[in-house]
Amino acid sequence: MTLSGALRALALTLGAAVAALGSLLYIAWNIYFCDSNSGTDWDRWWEQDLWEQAPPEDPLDQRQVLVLGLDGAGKSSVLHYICNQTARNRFTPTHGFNCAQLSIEGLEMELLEVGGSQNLRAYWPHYVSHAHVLVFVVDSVDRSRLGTARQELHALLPMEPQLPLVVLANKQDKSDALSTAELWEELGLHTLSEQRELFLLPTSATWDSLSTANSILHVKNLLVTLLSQPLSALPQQEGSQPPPVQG
Ligand SMILES: Nc1nc2c(ncn2[C@@H]2O[C@H](COP(=O)(O)OP(=O)(O)OP(=O)(O)O)[C@@H](O)[C@H]2O)c(=O)[nH]1
Ligand SMILES: [Mg+2]
Repeated sequence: MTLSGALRALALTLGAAVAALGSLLYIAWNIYFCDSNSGTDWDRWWEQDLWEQAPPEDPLDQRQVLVLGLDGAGKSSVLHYICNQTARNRFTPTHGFNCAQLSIEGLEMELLEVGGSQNLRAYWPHYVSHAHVLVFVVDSVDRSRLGTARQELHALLPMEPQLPLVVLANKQDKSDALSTAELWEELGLHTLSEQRELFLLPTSATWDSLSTANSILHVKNLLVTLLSQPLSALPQQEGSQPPPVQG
């Protein structure tokens, strides 16, 4: 090999090493900040929250809200609305998870969405045992997949019999949306144990819904009420970390 050939090979190797290191640092940064990997810009308000408040004195005191539901149900939209009090028109599907931190009335709340596409649903059970409240978002218009939503929900619930459940009948702004009474039946919520705190709320993650009965802000208030209970009254959750999600 000539000297120039050797130098070119060395430069290529160095370039590849720098690129690999850059990727590793990016992944580590995302994991450290519990950042969204769906391409949303939530990291901004994550940082805002960090700047605005002192870190929690006891991280174990943090409450986790797990947000699940089939793909397209509106999980990212609902989370965005809860955290920003505004709607956004478009979201790309969540290929892994979205995570947001909120501090309300001294309560440190982590909201975690795990994507709802079929390949990601296998990860859901790993997250249930870490949650203090489960929010299950349903597309009230998607009649053909209500059976699947019901099946997925009922598969999760026996794992945590005490876990409070908040079901969101989302997309109520659409004219052909099923009512909460219809969804109560369709989702088999009447069959659930009375031991569990259970709520079914009509929601719409749209601009126009802010001051209506379907406002996501009712969800936020309910979460604060549920999570304000002392930790001893909430389900005792495991301490170890669930496995990372791969889209
Ligand atoms: N009309 C209407 N559209 C909504 C509502 N909520 C969400 N959408 C739309 O539904 C689509 C899917 O919303 P997402 O929030 O990405 O759904 P998701 O549950 O996070 O989906 P995955 O991340 O793929 O699991 C988007 O185009 C949203 O704009 C709602 O309340 N009303
Ligand atoms: Mg999403």
